[in-house]
Parts: sequence; C-alpha cells; structure tokens
Amino acid sequence: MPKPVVAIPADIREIEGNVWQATPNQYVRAAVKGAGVIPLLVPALEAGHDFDEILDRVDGVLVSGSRTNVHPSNYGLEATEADGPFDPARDATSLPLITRALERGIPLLAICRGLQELNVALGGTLANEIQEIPGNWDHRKPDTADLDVAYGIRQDVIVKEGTCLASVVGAGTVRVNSLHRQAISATAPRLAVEAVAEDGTVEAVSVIGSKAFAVGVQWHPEYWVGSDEPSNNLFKAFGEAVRDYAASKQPSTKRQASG
Ligand SMILES: N[C@@H](CCC(=O)NCCCC(=O)O)C(=O)O
Repeated sequence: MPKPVVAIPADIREIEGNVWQATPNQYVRAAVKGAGVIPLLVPALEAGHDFDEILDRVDGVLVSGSRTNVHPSNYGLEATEADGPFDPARDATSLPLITRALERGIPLLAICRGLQELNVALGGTLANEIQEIPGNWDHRKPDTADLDVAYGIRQDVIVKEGTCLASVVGAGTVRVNSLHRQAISATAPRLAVEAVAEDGTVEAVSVIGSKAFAVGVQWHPEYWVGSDEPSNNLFKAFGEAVRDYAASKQPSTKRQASG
C-alpha cells in the first residue's frame, strides 16, 4: 500500500515583504517522523477550494496551530481589534475542510488553533485572553526566542478515564506545553471534553460518534515528537488511523493481496 497522505491547511504569512503560504516545520516533521505519513500543505484560500477534490486525494487531516485567531464572525460574534490577528484565508480553508473530513470519516488531528477551529466548525465558541479570567493560568507562549523554551513542557492536564485520548496517552495527569490566549468557551454539541487543565481550561476533545479518529488538543504534541512519550503516542495513533483509512479505500482484491 502506498504511504498515506495527510492534508495540512497552511497559513497566510507576510515574510520579507511578500505573502507566503506557510506552516511551521514542526508539523511537517511530526507528520513524517511521528505518524509516518506524507504531509501535503493545502494553500489557505478565501474562496475557490473544492474540498472533496482535496479530500479525495488524502487519508487524513492535520490542523496546525497558529498565532492568528479564528475570526469571531465564524462563531456569531462581532470582532474587535483585540480579537486579532486574523487569517481569513486560513479560516475559509480550515473550517470547511474539518467539517467535510468529519462527514467523510477521514481521520483528523487538530492542534491548538486546530482544536479551536474544530470547536467552531461544529458550532462552539471561543473565549479570548483567557489569562485575564480570574483563577486562570497564563497559557500564553512564553516570551522568548528560544523555541525549546517557548514549547517547553510546563503544565499538567488531566485526561479523563475511558476517553479516546486516555486510550492513547493514558488517563490522569499528563504534562504538556501551552502557547495560547484563546480557548473553548461553549463546547460544540458533538464534542466530548477529554482533558482539562486544573484551572478548567478545555485541553482536549474528541468528536462524538465520529467514523474515524477525530481528536483535538490545545497543546503542541508535534514539537516534541521523538522525545516525549505522550506526543509520540498521539502521532502514532493518528498515523495508524490514517493507514486504516487508506487501506479501507483500497479495492478489496488489493487489500486481500496486501493482507
Ligand atoms: N491563536 C490561538 C491559537 C494559538 C496557537 O495555535 N498557538 C501556536 C502558535 C504559537 C505562536 O507561534 O505564537 C490562541 O492564541 O489561542
């Protein structure tokens, strides 16, 4: 069976005075090393994508983090400057891609902004500047140029017993990193909360009744793939789900031949 392909929706970034389609290399590296798949960046377009044409060609969707925020108009709120920075092309690509992948039973792993997009795509809402909520921690990216420090593992989350995530990383306390100012406010009806921080922040979800692996995490497992066991286990489980999906698309004769 050919190596499966995973779609990664890109961001619009301005680099050296030009506009780029971009995603941080850590997601590509984790897809290759952690999930054993071929990553395929999907350009962020405000219009023009045929999402079934894209999804016909892939076996999974990996939705990355980004410092930009989902535009509040996607969850019924007016936007203020404080809600930015925005990336409307990413929103217009990622949100429908998530929705259609779930409808088609294509495995999905959503990380940080990706979890927030998963929640919005299924009808949930987001809260902004959550560190300003009394009793909340500061979940924001540490102010440092050293990425190993910025993505340093520094926070406990509690994974609930009997969840999809618990079957992958184990139930109970898991130490993770944290680089976000937003979080789930109203959880979408089709999402099950699978992990929370000790301040109550939703840290992981799964899609209730999904046809395939469909998990979102607020932290960044991609960064420590290769050295952190929960990160490795999460990407390994995603890779296995992607391979199962890819195999299910093979004609039965091919499936029998490959055993
Ligand atoms: N913008 C959202 C999502 C945060 C996120 O995905 N962070 C990863 C990128 C970190 C960075 O490069 O700044 C939020 O803030 O909640």
